[in-house]
Amino acid sequence: KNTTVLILGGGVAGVIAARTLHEQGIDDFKIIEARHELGGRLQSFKFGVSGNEHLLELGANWVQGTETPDGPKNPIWSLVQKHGLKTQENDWTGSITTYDNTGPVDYLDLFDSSIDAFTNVTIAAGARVDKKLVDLSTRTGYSLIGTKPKTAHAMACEYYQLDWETAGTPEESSMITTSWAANFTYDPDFGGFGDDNAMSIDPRGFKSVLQAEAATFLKPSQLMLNSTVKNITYSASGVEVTLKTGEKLSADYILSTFSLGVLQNDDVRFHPTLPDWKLEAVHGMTLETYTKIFLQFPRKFWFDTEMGLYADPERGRYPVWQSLDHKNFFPGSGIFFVTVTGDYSVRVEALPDSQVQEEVMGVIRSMFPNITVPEPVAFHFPRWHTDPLFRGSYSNWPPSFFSGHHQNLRAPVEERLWFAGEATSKKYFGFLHGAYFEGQDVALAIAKCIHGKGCVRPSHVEEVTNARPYDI
Ligand SMILES: Cc1cc2nc3c(=O)[nH]c(=O)nc-3n(C[C@H](O)[C@H](O)[C@H](O)COP(=O)(O)OP(=O)(O)OC[C@H]3O[C@@H](n4cnc5c(N)ncnc54)[C@H](O)[C@@H]3O)c2cc1C
Repeated sequence: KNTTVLILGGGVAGVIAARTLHEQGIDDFKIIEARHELGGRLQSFKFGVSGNEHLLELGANWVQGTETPDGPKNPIWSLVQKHGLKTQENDWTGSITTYDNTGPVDYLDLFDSSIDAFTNVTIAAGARVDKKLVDLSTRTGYSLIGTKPKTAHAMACEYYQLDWETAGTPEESSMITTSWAANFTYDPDFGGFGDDNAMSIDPRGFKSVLQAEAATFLKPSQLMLNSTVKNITYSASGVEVTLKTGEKLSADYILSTFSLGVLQNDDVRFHPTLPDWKLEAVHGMTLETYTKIFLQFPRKFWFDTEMGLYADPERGRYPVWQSLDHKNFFPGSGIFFVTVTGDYSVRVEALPDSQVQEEVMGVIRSMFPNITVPEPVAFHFPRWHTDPLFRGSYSNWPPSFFSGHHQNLRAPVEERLWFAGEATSKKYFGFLHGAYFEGQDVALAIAKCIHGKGCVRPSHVEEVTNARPYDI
């Protein structure tokens, strides 16, 4: 065997799993990562014209929920503090200007109502959990509490509360788990960390916290960068990985931290094919896409608030704007960006940059009808959905995904092939801290196996069945 554990993927889950094995006295592992650096969906890039360049985040940007006195601390926030990352609190709800396709229009009353509506959905979801009622879509949840947005303004406000966070529509998102993901992250009354969103503005990039943490324990011989996995062979007696180069590596255990999208799209092949219970779980969860579209202008001409909300007649069309040319972020940068999600992200990824830029400029000109808007000097957006190393941005729990499915997403196969990542986190799917906790948890379970104390991660459910079967 080349090593005892092969950790596939060097994002948050992979690095924290490696650190946990090291803490458990196991140093016989290797991280295999396709990219040239550690970080995964923490990716920074230099943006802007020469002389006015800034390191921006293509992927995760915020520590969502930091800490409250005497409460639990977001473990990513602990890393940020340990490694001295520069962050800035980002005010999502108290510093926003609203627009539609006629220009600036004040619909902040609707915005405030949409915050209350989301809170009421979470309360209704909690009541369903207490009564052991089935899950519903968040759309059904909204309708049951009497919130039925009909105008472009109301839909934009709803989008900001829901889609901008889950990257999926209310129809696609589970009412119960969307609610608990928000509560367990943001609400100290439910064990959450607090309602701050600390945004990385560090010139080393957000990824630097993970790389600095890795530098505290990882030896060069434990890391293979620029190494893409193509095939995974597993059996009860061991595992083998084949890289794109043809090189083979064998081990006792594999920990796959690949994104759900990589598993769904057969970018890596398993031999034998994964069992049906695992495939149903992998394909039952959704990997959504969240796309930030960056523009730099010769000068700032837009709002002085941190955020802007644009209501287009088409829901989800270039809705959420954020100013980086703001005293709190990158003053003088001339940069602001717009975010699109879900199907709209998939759509823009299929278009040439020039067409997306033209559409975005059309929206900007309708938001600022009295200003002569100059052409941007720089324009960029990432294509997460089509990137074979990710195939999307983060997971969203659909209403058709049951707790048995989630148990199966986490469960190992043959006690040799283990899985962890943001998507396997029941409480914090989608978030950096979800990936952190899952990396830690699964590495503790693998360490117990290695130390001969039993492989204790919950086993899978062979078939996820209805409590009351359909009577047809
Ligand atoms: C645009 C965007 C915005 C986000 N915003 C936030 C935010 O503000 N706050 C927050 O908490 N979370 C945010 N997230 C989510 C967060 O980034 C993820 O939850 C987290 O980074 C996932 O970590 P992971 O270790 O599970 O997976 P990954 O980071 O995907 O790690 C898996 C690794 O596997 C590697 N890999 C894939 N295929 C192969 C292969 N065949 N061979 C070898 N290596 C391979 C990948 O390169 C990657 O490094 C955002 C994500 C995106 C994309």
